[in-house]
Amino acid sequence: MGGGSLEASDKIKVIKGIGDKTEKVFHKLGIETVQDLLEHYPRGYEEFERPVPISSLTEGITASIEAGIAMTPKLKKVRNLQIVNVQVKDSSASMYLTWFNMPFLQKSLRSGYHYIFRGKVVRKNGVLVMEQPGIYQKESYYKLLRILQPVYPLTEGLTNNMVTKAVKQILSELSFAKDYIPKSITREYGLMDRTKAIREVHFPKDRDSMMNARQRLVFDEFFLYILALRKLKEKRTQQHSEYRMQECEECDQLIRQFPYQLTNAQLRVWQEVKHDLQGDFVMNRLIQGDVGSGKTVLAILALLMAAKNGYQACMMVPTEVLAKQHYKSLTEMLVSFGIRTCLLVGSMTAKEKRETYETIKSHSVDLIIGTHALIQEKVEYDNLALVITDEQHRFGVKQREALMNKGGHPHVLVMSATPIPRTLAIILYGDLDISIVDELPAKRLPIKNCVVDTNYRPNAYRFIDKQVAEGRQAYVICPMVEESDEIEAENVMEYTDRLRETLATQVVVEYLHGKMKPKEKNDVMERFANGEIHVLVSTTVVEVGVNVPNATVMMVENAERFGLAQLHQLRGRVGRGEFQSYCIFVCGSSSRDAWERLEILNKSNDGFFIAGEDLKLRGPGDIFGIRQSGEMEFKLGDIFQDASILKAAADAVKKLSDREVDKIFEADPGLENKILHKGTGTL
Ligand SMILES: Nc1ncnc2c1ncn2[C@@H]1O[C@H](COP(=O)(O)OP(=O)(O)OP(=O)(O)O)[C@@H](O)[C@H]1O
Repeated sequence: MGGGSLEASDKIKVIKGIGDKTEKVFHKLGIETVQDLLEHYPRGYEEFERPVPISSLTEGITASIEAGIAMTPKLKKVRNLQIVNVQVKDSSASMYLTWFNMPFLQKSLRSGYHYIFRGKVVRKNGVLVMEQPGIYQKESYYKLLRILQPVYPLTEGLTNNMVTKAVKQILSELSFAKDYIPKSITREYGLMDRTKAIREVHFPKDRDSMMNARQRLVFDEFFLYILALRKLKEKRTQQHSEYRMQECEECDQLIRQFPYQLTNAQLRVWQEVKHDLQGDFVMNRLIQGDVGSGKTVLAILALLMAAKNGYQACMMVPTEVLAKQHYKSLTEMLVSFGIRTCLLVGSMTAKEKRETYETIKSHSVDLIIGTHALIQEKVEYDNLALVITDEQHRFGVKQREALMNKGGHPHVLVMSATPIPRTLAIILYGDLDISIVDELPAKRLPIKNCVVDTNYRPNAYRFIDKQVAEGRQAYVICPMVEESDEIEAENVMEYTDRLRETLATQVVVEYLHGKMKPKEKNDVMERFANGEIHVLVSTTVVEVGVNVPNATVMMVENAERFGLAQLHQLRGRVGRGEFQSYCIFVCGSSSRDAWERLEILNKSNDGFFIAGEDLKLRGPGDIFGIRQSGEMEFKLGDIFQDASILKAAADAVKKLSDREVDKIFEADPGLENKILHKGTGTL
């Protein structure tokens, strides 16, 4: 590729400008080697525009200004945050610029000097400021005009410039890039050369070239994934079941005891699961169903059946909050059947864990609910017959495999709320049988939605007050902040303070964010579930699976920054009980596209419909639209938008002979492990 002094497997420390400290920051993003950095693809591109007068700036836009520093910058500390503020001026007006956690700027930005600043214009305390702008010398900025600039995913302590520089060096000095795909396939599918594609995706010549490069790399990603899936499938073709179960009277009893009638879809899927558990072969089944369609009930029935047959069974969920929630409801529901349950999560003390391991090993419990703590080496199960993974996308394939290996060949049930069309699901889930819960409980009132601008906030708050007075509860979701968890946490806390001042005095408002300790999170969530907290201000940590049927309002700030699938998941947190529920999407942007996108949610509560419409709206040109969060995270590929590439890759894999597949893995012995370990998909 270039001079050849770098190897793909080199640690990133060999790159100029990356010392111990920066290396650690890269590690936070999972980047350890030159190869990892090369695969740290831009999340989008920016085209720099000519600077505009400060007086022409409006809220929400990203723009550049050419301005002089009007005073010595000020540095202040707010909680954990170091904030640099400076006033700048051009001939039209003056404004403030703000940087977070870059204290050194206080010294380097000297009064009287001129720069070009480029960043997002936001409104803070009623005035327009630019947050976290890039700083450029005039000459170098003008050189960048109209060239597509990569925008990389970042983390605290890492700037776009640092990543850009490092990637540039790699591209000029790396000796080779591996091409896993046989020539016959690249030719047949018209794929760009891989080395060129990597170069172009980072620093594209133009838009067309970037699109072709991206297409090639997405193809690779899907291709390798499906290939690894094929290998895995070979390893566990139709296993004979070691855990054939008997009919279970208690399951019918439980169904009769539910305070509601199961829907026909639930009954049908339960029959399918039951049939598997009683059959000759090991179950490998995916249950797919929209948010709130009642999948958990099916999991509970399967767990009960396993326990009543004398086996152990476990359920692994992505967060401790969720584990606690399931543990509590399962215990309540099943105790009268003599079922013993226990919880196993990372935040338990060493002593508690030891005791729990002992109870599991001695089969003093039947059902174990937990997070990835369930697959720690020290856990020994006794006759583990069933493994349920809920919202499985947060786990890598490797972790799930580890859990399966703890029983002989336990039955596996995977739960998913992502509305993937059947044709794609068959490709992506490889050898899983698929059951679909395609019906919502009958008595549910459809959620009432509205998309509003920020001026609507006072009305929304009054509405929340009213709902709380009627005994209901509400969620308010603050926008995500990609660059820093700290700023995100800060936003949540600030918002909470404001709400406490605005809402009626008796309304209890609490917050939840990713930086809190698991115990604190659990505590807040428990108090919310018990109704002690009325309004929960949160980041998207509540997105997955949380079930508080008394909550009837979901208000999402800066809804335009989320993917539609994610908004649909968030909305799924309300409308889970008998009460009329409401979703308020607050759009902080005046762009027509943003409103149109949110209108889709306004129109429909159906996950499949939303995924389809979102796709139509984004269109093929919009290659780095807001990523669908959640299931099936690939580095570049988006299973919805790149569905045709996915199908092509599946088609290509099908054409390979076993020998050809083996050859690809033999050429790079770590490859299979790497694909599975990264867990970019699921099995
Ligand atoms: N047939 C039914 N009729 C009425 N309510 C039901 C029915 N099945 C489940 N529920 C209730 O609906 C709510 C949502 O069910 P559940 O938690 O099983 O959904 P889910 O499909 O797992 O949702 P998510 O994907 O959002 O986690 C729960 O409060 C549950 O008790």
